[in-house]
Amino acid sequence: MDPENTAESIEFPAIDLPDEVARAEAQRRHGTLIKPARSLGRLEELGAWLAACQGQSPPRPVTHPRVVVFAGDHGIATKGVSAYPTEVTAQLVTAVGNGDAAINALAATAGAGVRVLDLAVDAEQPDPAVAEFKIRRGSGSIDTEDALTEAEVQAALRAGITIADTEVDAGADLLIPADLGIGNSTPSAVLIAALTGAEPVAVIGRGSGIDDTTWMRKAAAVRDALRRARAVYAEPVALLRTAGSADLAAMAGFLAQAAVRRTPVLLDGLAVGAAALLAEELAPGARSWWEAAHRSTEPAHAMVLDHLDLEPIVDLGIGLGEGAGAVTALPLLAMSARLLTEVATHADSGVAGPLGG
Ligand SMILES: Cc1cc2ncn([C@H]3O[C@H](COP(=O)(O)O)[C@@H](O)[C@H]3O)c2cc1C
Ligand SMILES: O=C(O)c1cccnc1
Repeated sequence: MDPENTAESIEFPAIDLPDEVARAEAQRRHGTLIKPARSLGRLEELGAWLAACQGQSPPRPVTHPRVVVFAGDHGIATKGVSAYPTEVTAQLVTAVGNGDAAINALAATAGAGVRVLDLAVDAEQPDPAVAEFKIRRGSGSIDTEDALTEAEVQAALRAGITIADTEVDAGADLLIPADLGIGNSTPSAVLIAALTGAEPVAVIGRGSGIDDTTWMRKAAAVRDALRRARAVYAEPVALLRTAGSADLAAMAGFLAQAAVRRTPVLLDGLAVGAAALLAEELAPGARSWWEAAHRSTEPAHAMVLDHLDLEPIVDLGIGLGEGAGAVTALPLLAMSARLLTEVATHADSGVAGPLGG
C-alpha cells in the first residue's frame, strides 16, 4: 500500500444544532423590550444566534474573541496570478506578529486577540515562534500538480482541529479564522467553483489587485486546476489534496472543530469562504455555528454565501482577507448581546406596550 495513503482519515462527529430553545427565548425576550417588535432587525437575530450557540438566554457578552491567521504559500503564485511576489507572505507573517497589519488595528479596536500561524509559508528560515503546525514549504502548483499528499491533507486537518481545541480550551468564546498567503485567491476560487458549480470565469476576481494580463493567467490557472480536480469534486479530502493547500485544509479542520466544540464563528472573505464550503462537506451542519460577518468584493464570495445560505452582516467594500472583514462585525455582535441584557422590558419599566397588546 502506498505509505502516503495510510494516514488515518479524520472523521468528524455528527454536529449538533445550536440550542433552539435558547434562540426562541432570546427572540421572545426581544418582544418584551421597550421598543416595537422586531425593530432592531438583524441585531435581534444575532443576539438570538449567540444565545443559541451558548445555550443560554440572554447570552453572555463575547469577552475572548480570537482571530487565528492561517498563513501559507501557493505554488501557483509562481505562475504570475498575483499582483505581489511570494516573499510578501513571510513578510506579512512578521508584520502581523509585530502588530503592524490591518488586522491588528481592526482587532485591537474590536478587542480581539490575534494569533498568526505558518502552515506552509515558503521561507528559507521560518520563524519558529509561529511554525508549530507547519506542514510544508508552499503547497503544490495546482494547475499541474497536487497541492498536497493525502497524508499532508490529514495532517493539516488535524492541525486545524488542534488549533481550534487549543483556542477553546484557553477560553476563546468566538473564533475568527483568517487567511494570509500570496496567490491564495486562486485555489480559493477553484474550490468554490468545484463545490458550488459556478462557471470558472465567474469565480475569478481581482485578488490583491491584479491587472487584465494577470487576470488572464489566473483564468487559465483556474481552468487547468478545475480540469485536474474534476473527478474529485464530490470528495472533500481529495479535493483539498488536488486543488487546495495546507492553510486552507487547516482552516477547514478548524471551522469544523469550532462547530464540534459548540463555539460561534464569524466568517471572513474569500479564502475562509472556500474553507467553509469544505468544512460543511466534512462536518454537515457546521454552518449553523457560523455567521457571515461580511460580503467581500470578490465575486466568488457571494457564491459561498448563497451556497451556505448565509446573509452577510456588513458590506463595507472590503476585499482583503486577513480576517479584516470578519472583525468589523464584532462590535455589532457585542451590541446584539447587550441589548438582551440591558434593555428594560415593558413590564419592568412601566413603559406601556402596544395598543391592543
Ligand atoms: C500587502 C498585502 C496584505 C494582504 N493581506 C491579505 N492579503 C490577501 O491577498 C492575498 C491573496 O490575493 P492574491 O491571490 O491576488 O495574491 C493573500 O495574501 C490574502 O491574504 C494581502 C495581500 C497583500 C499584497
Ligand atoms: O475578500 C477577500 O477575502 C480577499 C480579497 C482579495 C484578496 N484576498 C482576499
